Amino acid sequence: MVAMARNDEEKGPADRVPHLPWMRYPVDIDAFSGCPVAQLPRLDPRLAGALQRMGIESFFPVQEAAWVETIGPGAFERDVCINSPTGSGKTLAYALPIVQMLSTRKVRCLRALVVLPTRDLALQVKEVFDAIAPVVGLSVGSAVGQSSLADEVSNLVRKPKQELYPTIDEEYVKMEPQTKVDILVATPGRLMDHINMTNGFSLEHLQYLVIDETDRMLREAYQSWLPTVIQLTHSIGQDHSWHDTDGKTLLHPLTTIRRSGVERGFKGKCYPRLAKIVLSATLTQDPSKLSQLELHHPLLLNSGKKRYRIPTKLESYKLICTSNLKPLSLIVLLQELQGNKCLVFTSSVESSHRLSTLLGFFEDLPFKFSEYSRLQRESTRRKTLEAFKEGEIDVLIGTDRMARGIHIDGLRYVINYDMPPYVKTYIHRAGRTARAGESGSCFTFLRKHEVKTFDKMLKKADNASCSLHSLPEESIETLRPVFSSALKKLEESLESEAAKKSNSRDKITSGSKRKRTNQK
Ligand SMILES: Nc1ncnc2c1ncn2[C@@H]1O[C@H](COP(=O)(O)OP(=O)(O)OP(=O)(O)O)[C@@H](O)[C@H]1O
Repeated sequence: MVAMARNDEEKGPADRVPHLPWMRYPVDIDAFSGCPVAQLPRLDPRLAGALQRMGIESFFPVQEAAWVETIGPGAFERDVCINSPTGSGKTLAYALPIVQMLSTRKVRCLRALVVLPTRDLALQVKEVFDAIAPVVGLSVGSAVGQSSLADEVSNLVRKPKQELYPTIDEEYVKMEPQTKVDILVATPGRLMDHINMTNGFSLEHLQYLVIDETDRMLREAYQSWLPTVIQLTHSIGQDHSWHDTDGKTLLHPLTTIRRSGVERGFKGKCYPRLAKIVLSATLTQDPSKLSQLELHHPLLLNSGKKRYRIPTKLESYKLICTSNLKPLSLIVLLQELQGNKCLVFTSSVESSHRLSTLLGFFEDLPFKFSEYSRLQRESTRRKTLEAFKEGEIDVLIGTDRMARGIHIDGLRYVINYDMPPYVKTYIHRAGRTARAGESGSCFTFLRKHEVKTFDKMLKKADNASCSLHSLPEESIETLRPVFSSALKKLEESLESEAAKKSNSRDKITSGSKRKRTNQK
């Protein structure tokens, strides 16, 4: 009895029983061991071929679990929530069932929408769909703001037939699906642009809505994208077939042979209903947040006993040092990592800029580094990321913008230059390494007074062991003389940047004043 009470007391928020009953009885992803591609039941052979060409021989547990729960008679009756660690293969876990389900569709129209928080992430996910969807005749598009809105529009929707054949009845044209893609990968901003402005862009035939990085997406209120999408996909009372003006059915292009089961809770409502798949490595358990998703009989697929899970092959290390020696300790640590790919996370864009400017004043560093932040132009950022992927840059210095979902082959090291504020942040940052069963290490710099908080935070996750890593003091000492002159140069450089900025602001203000005076 006493032991039990102590046990309960020891439980932190990460161990608490979820409020929502459906979250208490998840499907255990760890009960699946993953299976060879050739042994996955009902997998379309064309998709098996595509997977083999991608170099995939066996499925990861989350992919097998998601397949079992979504494919087959009566499948997709429930919305699916997936909580599985970073790098465990969640993208393919939803892409494969959706592509297989849509492979029997008869007419092209937008049937699957995948929404992600950033462009880089959306393009990465599109690559996965691009590798499997075309083999079954499906077309994939993106709405991420990579190209101009006009270019995106021409890739997404056809010109209405009426422009080509003016004799066609207007009503018929209204009903005809005009979307050129079956699957769309989008960021919320561009999605809303198309919803609001693109003629012929419609979500009325949508069958699958995927929200990846769900916890982050629920914080992304951009123009109320989520309620808008949900409202536009409510299909109650709608008839999806095409009729002529006398009401005679012309075609039933939107029917699929995907399901033979009976829809629970959907008597008298339009079929097929919209199925939702939501995913994260740190899925929220907050009922008020989850209620925004309007989930239908949700089924949770969960990995691990603790709420937060760190990849099994990730090793965590902490380094204790004072603030003033942090830059030198970082240099010594990066020297130790011998030019292997590494991401360095700071707490703000200013801090990233400061750090990378400072490192620039050390000559002959044995690694190539670059800043990666929203202070830079999109094109610069894209080039930097490409160079990092190609191995032309060894170290990227940035903020949590780099922490979500991004996959970089061969990335073995992550460094938290500034301590992550939450365990979720730690998981997403560290999760850029130790992906897809590979090993990796995450180092966190801490000041003495931060150690206790950090250890407590890490205990919320399952793989909480974190050894102390110390750096050779003499290596730090040898950098000291350069450090003081580098710090001086840093201050000068930041001052001149600030002066340039204020000059150009003044020019813009006086320019617009002059314009206003001329207009008068
Ligand atoms: N069955 C598989 N066999 C081998 N590699 C795979 C398999 N499935 C996925 N991968 C690879 O594993 C890596 C991680 O996959 P993915 O990006 O889908 O992970 P994730 O769970 O979405 O991670 P995050 O939560 O960080 O977004 C990718 O490079 C992907 O190509």
